[in-house]
Amino acid sequence: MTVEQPAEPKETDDAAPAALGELKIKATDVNLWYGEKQALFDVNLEVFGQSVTALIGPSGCGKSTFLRCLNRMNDVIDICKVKGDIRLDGEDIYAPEVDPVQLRARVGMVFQKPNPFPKSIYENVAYAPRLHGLCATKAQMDEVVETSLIKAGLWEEVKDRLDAPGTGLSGGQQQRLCIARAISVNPEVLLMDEPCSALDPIATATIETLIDELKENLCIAIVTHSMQQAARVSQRTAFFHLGKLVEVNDTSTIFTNPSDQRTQDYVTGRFG
Ligand SMILES: Nc1ncnc2c1ncn2[C@@H]1O[C@H](COP(=O)(O)OP(=O)(O)OP(=O)(O)O)[C@@H](O)[C@H]1O
Repeated sequence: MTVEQPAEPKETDDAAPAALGELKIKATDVNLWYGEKQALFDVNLEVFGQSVTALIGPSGCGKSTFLRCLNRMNDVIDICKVKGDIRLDGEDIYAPEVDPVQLRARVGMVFQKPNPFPKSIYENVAYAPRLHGLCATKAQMDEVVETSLIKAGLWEEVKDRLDAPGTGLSGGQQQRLCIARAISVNPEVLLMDEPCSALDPIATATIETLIDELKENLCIAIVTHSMQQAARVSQRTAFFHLGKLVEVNDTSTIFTNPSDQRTQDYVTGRFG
C-alpha cells in the first residue's frame, strides 16, 4: 500500500458538542483505491473520545473500508492505496515511523464474525499483552486476563474454565472474548465492524450494553447495518453513500432531521 499526503490538509467543519469528549481521530480528505477502483472520495470525519460514532449506509458504500483506514488494516491489501491525512491525538498514523502493530494496540478492532484464536480462553486474552511485553509476571498476566474479561462482561461465565478452547464458547460469548482480547492492551479506540451481525437478539443486546459501558473509557467507532442499533448505541452517526461521507451529526439529528435527502431516504428505509 502506498500513502500520499495532501498538500494542504483542509479543516473539517464539523462542530461537535463538548459532551462527546476530546477529539481523538481526525480524518481529512481521505481517498482510497482498490487497484483502479476508487472506494472512498474526500472523506472528512472527526471521531471523539468517550462516545460511540456509528458508520451507516448501504452495502458497498465504503463503511468498512473507511473503518479499516483508522488502524491501517488496509495495509495488508496490496492493491489498496490511501491518500489523505488521518491523525490520532494529532499524530499522523500513516507517518513512516509509525509501526502498524503498535498502532493497532492503540486502535483495536473487533470483526463481524467472532474469530477467537484456536487457543484457550486465557491465551486468547493473554496473546496481545504478551506480544507487547506488557506483563512481567504470571500474576500480572492473570490480572490483565481477569480485568479484560470482566470489562467484556464474560468473566463470570468463564472464570472456572479459562483453559477451555475459546472456539467452544457460544457466538455471543466468542464475540465478547474477542472484545476482551482487543481491550487487553488498553486501546484508546475500538473499531467494531458489524460486531453483532452474526449474533442472536439476546447476544446482540448484551454486546450493546457492553458498548455503552466501554465508551466511558474508550472512543468507539462502529459499522452497523442496523439503524436501530445505531440509534441505540451511538451519540454520533455518519452516513456514507457511494464512497462519500454524505453527512455526520448527532445521532438523533441524523434520524429525525437529516440535512441531505439521501440520508433521509436511507434512514426511512427508501433504499439500502
Ligand atoms: N479487498 C478489496 N478488494 C477490492 N475491492 C474491495 C475490497 N474490499 C472492499 N472492496 C470494494 O470497496 C467498496 C466498499 O466496500 P466496503 O466493504 O468498504 O463497503 P461497506 O459499506 O462496508 O459494505 P457492506 O455493508 O456490504 O459491508 C465496494 O465496492 C467493495 O466491493
